[in-house]
Amino acid sequence: MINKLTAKIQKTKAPIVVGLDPMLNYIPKHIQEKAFKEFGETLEGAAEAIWQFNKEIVDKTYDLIPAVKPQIAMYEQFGIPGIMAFKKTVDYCKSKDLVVIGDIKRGDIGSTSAAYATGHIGKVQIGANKIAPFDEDFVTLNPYMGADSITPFIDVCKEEKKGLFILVKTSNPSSGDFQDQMVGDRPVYELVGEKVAQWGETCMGDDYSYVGAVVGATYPEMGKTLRKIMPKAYILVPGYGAQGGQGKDLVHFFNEDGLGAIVNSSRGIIAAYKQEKYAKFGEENFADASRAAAEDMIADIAGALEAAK
Ligand SMILES: O=C(O)c1cc(=O)[nH]c(=O)n1[C@@H]1O[C@H](COP(=O)(O)O)[C@@H](O)[C@H]1O
Repeated sequence: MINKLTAKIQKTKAPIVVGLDPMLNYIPKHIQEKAFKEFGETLEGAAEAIWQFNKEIVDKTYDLIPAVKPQIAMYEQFGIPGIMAFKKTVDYCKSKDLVVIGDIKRGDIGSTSAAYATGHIGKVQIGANKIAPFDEDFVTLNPYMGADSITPFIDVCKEEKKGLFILVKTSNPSSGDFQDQMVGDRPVYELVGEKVAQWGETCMGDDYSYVGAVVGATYPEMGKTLRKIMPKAYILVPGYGAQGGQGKDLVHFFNEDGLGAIVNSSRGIIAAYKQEKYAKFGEENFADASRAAAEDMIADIAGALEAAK
């Protein structure tokens, strides 16, 4: 999968991920009304609305982008129908040949992590059948329970050629509470970055590892250090747009080959029609606004990389 991700980034010249993180208040009225008319103001109605919303955004952007990242919490908030909308979204994006990063941020004791890995990137044996339950291409993991919470996922990655993005330095304001604590003369996030690099060596694609990292766009200096610590890890960089990250902050997340980082924007793209800059599209044409926002993001990052040469 890492080879597919790299190839798609090279083909689209767009190192970006569209975060499919639907909240009801982003969904245009006409979509909500139609879904509620059919299914009522119920979990089913909300799930139908988020599915229709996602589908239109994917239809209007899939040719521009290599990957999407549905965040599972946004679906879980609508219970079982929400989870079904998550799976429908994963399958639809894969049918459009997009790489799907399931943002699930899991990690638990070994036996439980093994079950999470089976469910999300592996196959479960049921009698004579082997079935891939969610079948995302990559998942995000929280490594702060230690190595035995991660290795079951690595085992499944090796078997299935799927990939991981492991939280190293997160984009949120409180990420320093624990991640920046010093152990001797090193911050914890650097130690986690070293571990990601080691895990990655056991699981290499052509140029990059199946084991990637998450480092927030909001911490560019730390991104620069971590880039050097994990030269073969793809870095998923959230925090662009709604959290304040800009193209110029991202330059050092990339390697000299122009690869190695993929930048996520969720609200900045899916709810673009609500921004003044894209208001001209109107609520009805929300997905055209998303396409314009994706194009602008691609140009912003390309411009920053060019200026840094
Ligand atoms: O793993 C992530 O994707 C993630 C890590 C991190 O450090 N910060 C972060 O914002 N994210 C996710 O990235 C997305 C950011 O959304 P926007 O701020 O709307 O672009 C959300 O799905 C977050 O859960």
